[in-house]
Amino acid sequence: MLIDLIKGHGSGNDFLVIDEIANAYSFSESERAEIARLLCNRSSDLGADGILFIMKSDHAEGRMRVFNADGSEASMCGNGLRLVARYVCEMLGFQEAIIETMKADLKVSKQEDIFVNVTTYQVEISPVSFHLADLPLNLNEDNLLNEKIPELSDELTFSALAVPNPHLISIVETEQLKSDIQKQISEKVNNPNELLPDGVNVSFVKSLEKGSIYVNTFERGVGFTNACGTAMSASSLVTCLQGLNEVEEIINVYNNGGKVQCVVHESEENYSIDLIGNATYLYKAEVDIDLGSEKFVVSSKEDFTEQSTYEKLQAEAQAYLRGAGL
Ligand SMILES: N[C@H](CCC[C@H](N)C(=O)O)C(=O)O
Repeated sequence: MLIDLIKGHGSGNDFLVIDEIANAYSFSESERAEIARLLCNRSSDLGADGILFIMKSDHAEGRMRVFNADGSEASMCGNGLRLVARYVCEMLGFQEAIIETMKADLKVSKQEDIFVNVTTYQVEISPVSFHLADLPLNLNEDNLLNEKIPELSDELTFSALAVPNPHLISIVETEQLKSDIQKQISEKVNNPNELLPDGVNVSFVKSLEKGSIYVNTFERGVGFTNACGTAMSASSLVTCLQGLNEVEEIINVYNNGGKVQCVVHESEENYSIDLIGNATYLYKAEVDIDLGSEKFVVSSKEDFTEQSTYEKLQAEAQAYLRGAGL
């Protein structure tokens, strides 16, 4: 089957974007997972953290379905939603839109460049739940905020929330970031286990200064990525709950792929987060896939010219992190 796609990234978290609105593709559920596993494979001619299927919605400007590199479908993807927002807004000539996702219809909008000539979008991260059943995380508690999970660590404390995909977040110090404790915990809870039977995205967060954090995430269904949008948003919220940052204020969130900004909103104990950051295109390609043989050929490929500008943002973010000892 011939598929046209765009490869892009949000803060270095890279995706293959497939437009099912303009193209008459009709993928079965199993084909969506197989396509994700095949095209996201980093040893192939493509490689990515996941696939974003852009589909018609019967009530919004577009619909996003996100599949991790292992073929598992997630309910939400913050960095990916910025790419979908850009694609749909540019297709319609709109500055803002509503995108249907698995659990919610989310507001997206074009924003002023977060860095010179870096195309920037804002996406709504919502709904937010602290109920452990919504991850699910099997503990005899209704929620977990800055508490220990002895089964995972005798030193770290964790917060658990669904935005709505599941996140386990620990605010740590530099030495814990540089150890392999995050890898050990992440692999434990993303292999068959009773604590988190559906797996979870695991983030280590370091508070750098007021309004500035660093987030490193091991993503469910992928592994360590340059950045995870929902994780950075959830982490920003946790730092507000722990008094390190303020709601309604911009939080600069640094990561291995660059930097985004988050603004946490609270109304009557309900939270949502605005995630603002780049939506950068790398190339467009046509691929000829034979799912039967699990093979594909890239029949054409054409680069965009945006990445060199994005790399200036990334260099500035990395200089800041070096100054912070990371
Ligand atoms: N791995 C995530 C989905 C992708 C989320 C991430 N790429 C983002 O930007 O939010 C999960 O299984 O919940």
